[in-house]
Amino acid sequence: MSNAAPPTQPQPGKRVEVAVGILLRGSQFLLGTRPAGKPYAGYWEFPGGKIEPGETVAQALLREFDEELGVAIDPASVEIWRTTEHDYEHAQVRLHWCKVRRWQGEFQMREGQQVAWQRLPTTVSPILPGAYPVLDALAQECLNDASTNSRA
Ligand SMILES: Nc1nc2c([nH]c(=O)n2[C@@H]2O[C@H](COP(=O)(O)OP(=O)(O)OP(=O)(O)O)[C@@H](O)[C@H]2O)c(=O)[nH]1
Repeated sequence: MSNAAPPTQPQPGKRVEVAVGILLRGSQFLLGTRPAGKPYAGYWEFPGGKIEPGETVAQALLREFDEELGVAIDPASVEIWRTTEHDYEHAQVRLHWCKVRRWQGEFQMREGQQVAWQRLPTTVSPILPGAYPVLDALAQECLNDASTNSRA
């Protein structure tokens, strides 16, 4: 048995898998602040968290939304949308972004976080660096929708 302490620095090449939910209400999406005690505490992020061993992305998302916000996501409404990667000083993460359109329950900020419904451009800051590519992708999607509608 090894007495080695767990690594405090990210191991090169080892990515942490994360499930992230883009909760959609019309053209709005929900952001929340990172709780005290975590890296980047106070930064705004999409709700979600690390995928535990043996979990699927959707299972992790359901668990995280229950733990953080006390709401029950309808699994049939989870659309696994895209994957991005980001390298932080504390971790190298692979983010599995899911659109979520249906859930049940009232929001309870179980980790003392703030939440805000946002539309583009966002009005909260600072936002977690790893979330920017997806904000850009959402903006691109809005532009595409607008141009399709204007041609209809
Ligand atoms: N939830 C969430 N995490 C994100 C986003 N963007 C992004 O880079 N991340 C990164 O993904 C990782 C998520 O891990 P976490 O620490 O929040 O996960 P967790 O809730 O399972 O934490 P725990 O280890 O305290 O149980 C962090 O490194 C965080 O910086 C985002 O928009 N939402």
